[in-house]
Amino acid sequence: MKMNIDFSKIFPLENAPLVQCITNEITCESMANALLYIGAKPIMADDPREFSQLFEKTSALLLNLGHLSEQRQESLLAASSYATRTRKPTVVDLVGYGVSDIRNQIGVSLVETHPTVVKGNISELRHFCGLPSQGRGVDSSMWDQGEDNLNELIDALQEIGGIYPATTFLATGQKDLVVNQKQVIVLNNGVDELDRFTGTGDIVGAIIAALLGEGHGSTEAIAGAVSYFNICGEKAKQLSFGLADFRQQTLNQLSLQMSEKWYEQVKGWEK
Ligand SMILES: Nc1ncnc2c1ncn2[C@@H]1O[C@H](COP(=O)(O)OP(=O)(O)OP(=O)(O)O)[C@@H](O)[C@H]1O
Ligand SMILES: Cc1ncsc1CCO
Ligand SMILES: [Mg+2]
Repeated sequence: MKMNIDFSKIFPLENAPLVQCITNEITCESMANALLYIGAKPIMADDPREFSQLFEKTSALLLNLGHLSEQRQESLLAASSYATRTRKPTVVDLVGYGVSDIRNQIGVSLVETHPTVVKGNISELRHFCGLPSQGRGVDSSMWDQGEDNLNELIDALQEIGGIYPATTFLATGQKDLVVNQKQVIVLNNGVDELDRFTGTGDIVGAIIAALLGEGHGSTEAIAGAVSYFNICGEKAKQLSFGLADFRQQTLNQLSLQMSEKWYEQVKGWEK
């Protein structure tokens, strides 16, 4: 079935949403710049002493589990409880879910606050659903992405969606799955190289938060962010030579594709 989303209305952003990111230092700078390139405003603030004042100003929150420490744990949990109290649109990125018990516990605590979006790559979300997963570290495995595995994950996410009716789940990979209680969407843009520079999933999480902050609903924000980012990757592949160049071109396209008819290249369907 055709997706009922008007992708042409997503860019340009009109409100320059301010997105608070509590994230990892590996990809933090790429994420902040990606937000600026799409017309949003980043603030990478993780000191809980600021939260009461900061939450009055922000449009959305991104919580990324990528690089844990005791201090980051405290920031993530404090921010998620502020988000509940202030009804802030929130994206939780379960980076590395399955690596360790402590990471899993923190991930579950964040999901239990019923954030707007919970995302991860397909292997991370298979772990989260209690399915066998071949993911290694923060990277997913193609072994988890066969047709049967994807259908198994969709079923598991729909079941978990019953416990978290306010949350939409996104599992990224060659195909991306968007699942909540009412809808299942499969997205099919992108190129293999997007799995070969670090932070692509992290950036997609931040763009989703920006689109939520702009006022889009969760499936629209997710499908818009994933499709736009992946179409930037498709264009980058045509223009680049080598992975470092591909990375630069993908980021560059974030500010450029919105002036083109990128939305005519969206591939995906509602199940
Ligand atoms: N093989 C692929 N073909 C097409 N698109 C892909 C492929 N791999 C990843 N992508 C796209 O790249 C983006 C990031 O997905 P990925 O699953 O690699 O995230 P991730 O593992 O969380 O990344 P990171 O942890 O490095 O931030 C998504 O938009 C996804 O659709
Ligand atoms: C490589 C890496 N390690 C922890 S977070 C991160 C960036 C991808 O999320
Ligand atoms: Mg990730």
